[in-house]
Amino acid sequence: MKCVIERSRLSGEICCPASKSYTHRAIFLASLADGPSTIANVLASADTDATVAACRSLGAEIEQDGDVLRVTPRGLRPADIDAANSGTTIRIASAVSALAEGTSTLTGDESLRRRPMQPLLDALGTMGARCSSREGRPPVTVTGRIAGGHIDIPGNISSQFISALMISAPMTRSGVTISIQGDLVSKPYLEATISAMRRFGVVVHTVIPFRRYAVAPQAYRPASFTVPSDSSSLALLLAAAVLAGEKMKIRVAFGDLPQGDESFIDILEVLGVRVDVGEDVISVDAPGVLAGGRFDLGNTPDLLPPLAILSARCSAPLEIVNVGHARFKETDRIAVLASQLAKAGIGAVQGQDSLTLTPGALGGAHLDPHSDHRLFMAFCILAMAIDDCTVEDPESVRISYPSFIEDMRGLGAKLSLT
Ligand SMILES: O=C(O)C1=C[C@@H](OP(=O)(O)O)[C@@H](O)[C@H](O)C1
Ligand SMILES: C=C(OP(=O)(O)O)C(=O)O
Repeated sequence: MKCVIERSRLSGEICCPASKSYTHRAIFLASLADGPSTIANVLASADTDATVAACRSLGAEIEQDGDVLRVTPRGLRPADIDAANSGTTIRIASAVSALAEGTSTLTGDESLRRRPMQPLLDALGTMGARCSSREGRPPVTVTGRIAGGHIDIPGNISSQFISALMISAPMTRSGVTISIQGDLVSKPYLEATISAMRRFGVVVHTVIPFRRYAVAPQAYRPASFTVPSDSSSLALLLAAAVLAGEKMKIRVAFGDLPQGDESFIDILEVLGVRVDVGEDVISVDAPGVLAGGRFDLGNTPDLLPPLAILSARCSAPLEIVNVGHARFKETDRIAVLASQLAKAGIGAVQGQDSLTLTPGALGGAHLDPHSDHRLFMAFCILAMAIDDCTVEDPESVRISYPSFIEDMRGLGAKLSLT
């Protein structure tokens, strides 16, 4: 199936989806607590479904009532887990399964089976687990249980390895100290993990920020947790408002949990967009032509798709740097963006960890996101500003934003599926 998109003007109000990252964290942490927890405003998506299934397999009882989950831990056990397309799920589930006596197997779909796991498995091995993989990638096996101790782990591939180790750390007999080698990518996600752990009663000692942490043995306490809006999905909606919006308002509920992708607002302002941030609603006033510039996405790799498509409206090149870890997502996002945006008339030059986009004569194109949900949504939004485009893989929105197509149509987007 593919999506046919015509030039569109979007107006009206839209509600930003709930955070996928915080939904994952809350379900795993609640599954480790010493009593029942309630999680409200959960994101319902294929990725978060994978986490619910994983935690049920690992021993938690999870009941759903609309967008509220009630999670009751029933004792950790080894499990056979299929994390489908979700990197966050397989990384955190691998570390949690290492807390159980016995062997768990963890796999995923074709995309997930290409994604790196070895640094996490090596760290679990240092703490007493026996792990195996297929050339450092899923399917993996993890035989617990880990006792804790000191681990060294590289920070240049994924912050999810460190988040996973941190989440399992307080449940070990001796606790864990983590030493991160080199510069950590995607730092805000580690802050999200530490904040979520605090909500479930566990304190992480930051020895040196983003370099060294200590987690003493502790018990997770039951919590009543409300998931905030998703700042990565917000970035896509803001890009839509800039490229195709007329009078578009985005309703949000962020609360006080940290999310790095909120920095997309700062990026838009550097590009010349005025962003009005109210208590619970955001709108933009965008000029017809944006400035260009150089943007470091080392902390916020999921901003690559929404930022890249703004190049269509820039008067000067858009240079995106320090984003090599975007090559390890559902797809190699640097390579796919370079090849597909070029079809639409945007000059694209990729470096190992960078992408430079130069606006050109835009034209309709057939765009292939290679089943990457963030790329599909970004290409659809770009297409609303170009006209006469088709985009493959509309079903990929199920991963993080299942109602995306309906929501866009509700704002006036001319999208049809064939
Ligand atoms: O911890 C998380 O929730 C995530 C961390 C990031 O991955 P990396 O840390 O691998 O960059 C991000 O790309 C992903 O969408 C979600
Ligand atoms: C890469 C992403 O998530 P994950 O790593 O959980 O697959 C994403 O949502 O863009």
